[in-house]
Amino acid sequence: MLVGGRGVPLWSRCVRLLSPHCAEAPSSLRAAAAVRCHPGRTFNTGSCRLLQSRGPSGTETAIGTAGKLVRNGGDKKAVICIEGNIASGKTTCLEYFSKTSNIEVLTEPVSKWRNVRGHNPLALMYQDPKRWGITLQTYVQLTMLDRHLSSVSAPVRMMERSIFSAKYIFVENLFRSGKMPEVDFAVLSEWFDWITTNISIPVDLIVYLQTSPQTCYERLKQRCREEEKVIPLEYLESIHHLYEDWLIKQTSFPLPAPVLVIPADHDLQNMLHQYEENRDKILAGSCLL
Ligand SMILES: Nc1ncnc2c1ncn2[C@@H]1O[C@H](COP(=O)(O)OP(=O)(O)O)[C@@H](O)[C@H]1O
Ligand SMILES: Cc1cn([C@H]2C[C@H](O)[C@@H](COP(=O)(O)O)O2)c(=O)[nH]c1=O
Repeated sequence: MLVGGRGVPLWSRCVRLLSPHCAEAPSSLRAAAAVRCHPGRTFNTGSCRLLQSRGPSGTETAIGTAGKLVRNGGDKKAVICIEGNIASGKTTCLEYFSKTSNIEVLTEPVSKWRNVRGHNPLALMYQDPKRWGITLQTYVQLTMLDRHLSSVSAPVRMMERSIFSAKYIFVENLFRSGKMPEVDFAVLSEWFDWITTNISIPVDLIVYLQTSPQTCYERLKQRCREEEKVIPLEYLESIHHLYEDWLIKQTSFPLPAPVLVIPADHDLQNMLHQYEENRDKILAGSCLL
């Protein structure tokens, strides 16, 4: 199916690009400005460095003109987030692109979510989401923020998911399904709002690996991650609908970047072929609009 956003070229039979509903597309490569979908959050990152510091994971930050914390040098790099349901093939896609020079690949910090100082918040969340959902999601939010702010070593960064999908998909799913108390949701939302208001998190392109929940269910079982053995098909269906509302229908939450949709139900060989066919479009992410 070919669907294009406003004035957006349609490139191929199987891939489509959707524009975010906000008027301006962020492009940390094209200009030294990080423009956000949220009203009143536009600022220039290129003109002023008032304060600099180095944090964990080699994070180098500065305060921009609008008083927002920005990653140093981040305005010159392209950031592409690979989004999709659990076991949709994101890691496999990133592995493929990791063989390309000039691309830095950041996979999700799942190993941290499975082991923080000897504890496994991912397993705890699946065992008892009402009790441990906030624990996992607080840690996911922190580790995702750390990923976004870490120093970029190549002109293009490809990363698995984002702080946005952690909130708009997973926190939202826990809350809507009645598995997260309202107070936990409120606290997480306050944290998320504070972070996105005060810290620049530029994303230039979202690549959405669009799968059916059934495909993910089969791949999930094949992958056989211990913590995920309890996941029913219905859970993947809920995640799928949240992704579709956010990235396809664009009716739920703001988009931080344009969306390139790649149908991803195909076998591995076919998917690798699609990635190769669309390599230039993906890597030209920030120059597309
Ligand atoms: N196109 C595909 N066809 C069949 N199996 C796949 C395909 N892509 C990935 N897989 C397998 O499905 C499982 C989940 O893939 P993975 O890349 O880890 O997904 P994600 O990172 O989105 O959770 C893995 O076992 C992987 O080898
Ligand atoms: C971002 C995020 C992830 N999770 C869970 C969902 C899965 O069990 C793993 C991630 O695995 P995937 O193969 O990369 O999809 O973590 C979560 O519970 N909450 C989150 O915010």
